[in-house]
Amino acid sequence: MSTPPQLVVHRDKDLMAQAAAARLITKIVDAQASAGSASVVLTGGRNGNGLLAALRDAPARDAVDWSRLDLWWGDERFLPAGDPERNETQAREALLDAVPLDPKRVHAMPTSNGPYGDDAEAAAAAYAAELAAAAGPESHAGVPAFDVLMLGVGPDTHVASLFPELPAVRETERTVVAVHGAPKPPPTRITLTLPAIRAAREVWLLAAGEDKAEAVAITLSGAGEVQAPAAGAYGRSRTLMLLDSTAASRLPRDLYAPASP
Ligand SMILES: O=C(O)[C@H](O)[C@@H](O)[C@H](O)[C@H](O)COP(=O)(O)O
Repeated sequence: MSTPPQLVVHRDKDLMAQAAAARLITKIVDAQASAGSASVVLTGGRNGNGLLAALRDAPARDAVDWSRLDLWWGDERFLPAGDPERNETQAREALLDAVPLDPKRVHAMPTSNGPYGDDAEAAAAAYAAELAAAAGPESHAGVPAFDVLMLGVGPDTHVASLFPELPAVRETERTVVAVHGAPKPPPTRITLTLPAIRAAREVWLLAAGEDKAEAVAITLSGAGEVQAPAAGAYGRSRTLMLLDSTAASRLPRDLYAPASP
């Protein structure tokens, strides 16, 4: 059974992104100090990319040893390499191209014009195999023991490309699946499943903006994971909801103490 998420509410989306970036720097530095490397799962979308851009501009950015960081993705829009709508493209623009990562440790999800062509199922299976090959003794569910897995929360409570009531959110065995007919364009995607997400040590849910207030309230209301996938996204040791005040505006005020006035 999951422990309830810890809520951290910041004044606005920019401060939330900056505070989350500082939190991520500390998390990575601590993991590298204790285990020699760190493993982080990125998310797409405005909040996910906003955090990466804040990390790029953070004064403490280079406290991270970028050469000892493994980056994975929680989901990807199944598009050709370099397509501006790919989460990978946007992450490279926001941060990745500005820091000295080891290219072998940047694990992008397959493109729709790569080795698997337009076969999203084959591409998903290949990413699952890559995750399994990287899993170690502390792993669960056939994926690496991610230190932090980040997820933007959609206005319909989707996370990654797990949309309410669609088949992918019901997956209990596979770690990566293809998604067709996604309500958020583009329709074809590749996504980690809830078993893979829940193998992470920490899951950080990111939500900022008025358009997320209802989704945040539903997620914390006890809704089921098929109806509200964000409710099924929790970490093995910690789950954080990193919000701005507008995204928290539908929550009872006694549920959290604002982190920044
Ligand atoms: O491929 C994607 O679109 C993202 O991975 C998706 O899960 C995103 O994180 C949410 O839709 C929130 O997006 P915003 O932060 O832009 O609202």
